[in-house]
Amino acid sequence: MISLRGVSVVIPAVRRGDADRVLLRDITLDLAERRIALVGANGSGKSTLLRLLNGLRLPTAGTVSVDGHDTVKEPRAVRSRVGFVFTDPLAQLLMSTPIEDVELSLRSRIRGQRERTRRAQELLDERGLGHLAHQSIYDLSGGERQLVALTSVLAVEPAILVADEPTTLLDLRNRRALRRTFAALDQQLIYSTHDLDVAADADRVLVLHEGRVIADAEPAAALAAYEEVLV
Ligand SMILES: Nc1ncnc2c1ncn2[C@@H]1O[C@H](COP(=O)(O)OP(=O)(O)OP(=O)(O)O)[C@@H](O)[C@H]1O
Repeated sequence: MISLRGVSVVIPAVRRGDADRVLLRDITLDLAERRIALVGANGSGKSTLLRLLNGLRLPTAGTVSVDGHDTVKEPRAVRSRVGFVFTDPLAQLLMSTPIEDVELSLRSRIRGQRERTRRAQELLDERGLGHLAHQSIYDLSGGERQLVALTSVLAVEPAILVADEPTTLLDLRNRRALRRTFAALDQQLIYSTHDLDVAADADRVLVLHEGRVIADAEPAAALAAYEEVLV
């Protein structure tokens, strides 16, 4: 389980006389449900909160732990448990083709090159991406890249998947496919979204507003609170 205790993220002022920038304020949460969604206006702190969960960002105050492993003191233990999918897949795809990228993910799990290639192709096939295996990453559509990035992250079977606005680049068909994939995942899933239907798929929805959690409930109640804040 991921636990946050009294977590704040503050960016010190660059110029003398300016105020420090508080991105998250004093957040305490235990994230135990299987599907947890984060919603909130642009700039409310969703990405900042998600990045804390696998140690991509460290808290200025308070602690974040994953199954008891502190993100500051034990970053490797944390990263091996928590996979992260970025909004922009180019931020995370390291190789020039999908098959190479998935193979890279599998490197620590499968030693033989031939077996690794076979498994990478199998994983891409399972997501309907097999025909794109050898195409340049730069010649894929944004949505295809997003799905390749997800395949690479899931290849190592992290216990928890964190996804920052995973449906943003997807068309209707791929969004439906992704929602089905998410529904069938064994992993715990924590994601941010601006799509209220996708948020409603969760067991629990957190509403962020100006760096605070202002509602934390099942989808209907949380989304009603969110609409109130937006109005
Ligand atoms: N390193 C940084 N220095 C200064 N400000 C930052 C830094 N990182 C993020 N911010 C600011 O913190 C606020 C929260 O950013 P964050 O990316 O967490 O928002 P978000 O809720 O994910 O927004 P969106 O829905 O637009 O993706 C924004 O106003 C952003 O400009």
